[in-house]
Amino acid sequence: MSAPVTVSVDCPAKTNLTLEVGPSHAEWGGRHELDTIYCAIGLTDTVTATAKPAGAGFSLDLAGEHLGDLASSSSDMRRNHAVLALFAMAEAAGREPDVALTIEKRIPVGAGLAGGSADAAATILALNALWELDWPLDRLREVAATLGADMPFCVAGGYARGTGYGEIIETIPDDSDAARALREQGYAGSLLVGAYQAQLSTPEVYGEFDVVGAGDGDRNHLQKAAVSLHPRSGAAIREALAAGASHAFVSGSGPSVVAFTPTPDIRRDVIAAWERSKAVDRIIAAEAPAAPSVSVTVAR
Ligand SMILES: C[C@@](CO)(OP(=O)(O)O)[C@H](O)COP(=O)(O)OP(=O)(O)OC[C@H]1O[C@@H](n2ccc(N)nc2=O)[C@H](O)[C@@H]1O
Ligand SMILES: Nc1ncnc2c1ncn2[C@@H]1O[C@H](COP(=O)(O)OP(=O)(O)O)[C@@H](O)[C@H]1O
Repeated sequence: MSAPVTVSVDCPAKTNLTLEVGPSHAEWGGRHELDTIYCAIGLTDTVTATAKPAGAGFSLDLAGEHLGDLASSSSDMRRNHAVLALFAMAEAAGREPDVALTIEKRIPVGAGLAGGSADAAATILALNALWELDWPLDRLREVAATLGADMPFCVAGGYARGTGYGEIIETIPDDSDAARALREQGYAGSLLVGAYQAQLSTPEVYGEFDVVGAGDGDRNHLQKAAVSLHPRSGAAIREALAAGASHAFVSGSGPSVVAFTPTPDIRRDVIAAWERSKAVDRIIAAEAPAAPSVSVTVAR
């Protein structure tokens, strides 16, 4: 088969169905100990990697209507998480990063949905195909873990347990008792994401957690901190639960809110409640769980 010249990857956003936060560790760069259930949701970014002539270097093009702070001219493309993943893969594979990357962004930026990590994971998966490395998942996760806490999860999606600082991943197979239990608890199927123009800085939310701690009964220990920094997220949770959502919570470090809507009537009622209360800026429908998908275009 002739070599691939373009590989596109649709990579889902991530939420946390539980997020227990423990003490921070200096040897982890100040990151906190976590025990979390990750869940990939069917709200995706698309990363395309195209081979460039030897020595041509890399390029990055961004598209999308909601680019957050990526849109500003000061956003340094060499710090984009997809570009960091390109350089990490090039070093690991002993290759030159002569690749054109395009990112079609749909995942809100700085939202607690791991949009940057999804783009990095998509780049790793794309290069694994473009460069015909054919590395196994564990090898790809090793590269991802050098870039960020929730990147290893994003490489495969689905449901998974994360420990360490979030980088140690124990997949929860779809046919396992644990996955069945999550589905029975209502953590599957139709959901709504309440998104905001505003972003929250992940380090700032963890810092606020060190001050305020976790809220009583909150499955996401960062929720109280995120709501204290962005109160509208708290209003969105209350409105969604009152409208019948089976679960509504801040996604990771926030500010976005995820609401599971088990019936079309409840989905309609949550949308109406969020629109009436103006508790969110934008509403995105998705399904859970989800997984990345890779498509390869070869030379004609
Ligand atoms: C909070 C979570 C929950 O899944 O995701 P988001 O909601 O941001 O998507 C993750 O822990 C975010 O992971 P990620 O965004 O990759 O964090 P990193 O880049 O590794 O670290 C950014 C900063 O967040 C803080 N951090 C991150 C992870 C962790 N376990 N403890 C921390 O205290 C640290 O201040 C760290 O310097
Ligand atoms: N490809 C990318 N997509 C989104 N954010 C990115 C990307 N590359 C770098 N970033 C930066 O990472 C920060 C966190 O983005 P994101 O991963 O979307 O949020 P979160 O960590 O809350 O899930 C933002 O400030 C953004 O500027």
